[in-house]
Amino acid sequence: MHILITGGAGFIGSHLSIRLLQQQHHITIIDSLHEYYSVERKEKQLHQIKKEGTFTFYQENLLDFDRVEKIFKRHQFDIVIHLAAVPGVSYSLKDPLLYVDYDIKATINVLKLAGETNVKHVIFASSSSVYGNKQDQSLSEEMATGRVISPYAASKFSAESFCHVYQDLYQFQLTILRFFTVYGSWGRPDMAIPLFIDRCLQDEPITVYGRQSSRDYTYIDDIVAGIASVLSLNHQNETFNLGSSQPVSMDRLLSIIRKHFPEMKIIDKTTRPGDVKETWANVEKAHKVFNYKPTISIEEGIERTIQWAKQQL
Ligand SMILES: Nc1nc2c(ncn2[C@@H]2O[C@H](COP(=O)(O)OP(=O)(O)O[C@H]3O[C@H](CO)[C@@H](O)[C@H](O)[C@@H]3O)[C@@H](O)[C@H]2O)c(=O)[nH]1
Repeated sequence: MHILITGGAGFIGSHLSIRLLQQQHHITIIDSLHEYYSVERKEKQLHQIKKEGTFTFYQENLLDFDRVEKIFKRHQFDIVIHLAAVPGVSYSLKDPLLYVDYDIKATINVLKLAGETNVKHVIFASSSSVYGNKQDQSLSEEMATGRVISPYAASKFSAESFCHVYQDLYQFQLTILRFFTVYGSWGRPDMAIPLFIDRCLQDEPITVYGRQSSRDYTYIDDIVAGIASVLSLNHQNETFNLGSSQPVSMDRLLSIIRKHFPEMKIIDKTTRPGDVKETWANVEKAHKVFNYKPTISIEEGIERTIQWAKQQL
């Protein structure tokens, strides 16, 4: 079984690639090494993957249909895990068209090529942001309506719709996974947890945009376990939340980090446009269908992430 991972040099992609190589899977990675965040970081991640085994790597932009088509035709992948995207919520308000390109158009190219080359199973990485601004309730899969509040979320919701279009056209198996604020070692440097830890290690104050937010922070190992589980599923078209189902308020997150950095200084700012107030994953469906069970508490996950960050200094 040959698996293509798009965005394999990114945060989730590199962890997933390592896990799949450890499980003796045959993988190919396509990643443009986009400069949304440090290219050097992505090269380091590729280096980590190389330590686990052999794989083929293409530095290609998924928007370049002709070049990517050659790769699909050369390899005849069985499964495509499409993780590649421009990911930041807040930045999407500054440059929405970037997200139309990298999160919608690039996805259409992948779906079309998957269909044309008889890929059996497409797994698409979506986001909890597709639920928009909903409060005081756990979010189950059927609750996404398209009423979202950032161009990033609109792009992910639209990309999900294109997944359904191409699933219907080509009848490949489709799994849509909605990730909830993933963190851990090699975490994306624009996200809150890695940013806060990095600032604390540099002895600098952290800037907090909005104290009222709450997130279903999910440790990377739980997400990777969830993705690995869906490889062997046998349905036609399903969507699953992958989260921890344990929402954590910003104040609680800060107090957990403060235990490790008692000197932490905070600069409070107002909430940024585009950021939803809260996320809370209902993971019953994933639990029922593939026994998904998140195992890492926020305290444990933060501890591990800080250990990793210290080793990088
Ligand atoms: N990034 C960031 N977030 C901050 C900051 N201060 C406060 N926050 C708050 O910290 C929380 C977590 O922010 P992020 O780590 O950026 O994650 P996110 O907004 O939940 O978005 C991430 O998760 C989505 C899936 O649920 C992903 O789809 C998306 O790509 C993104 O990585 C949010 O409530 C955000 O408003 C800051 O300085 N930087």
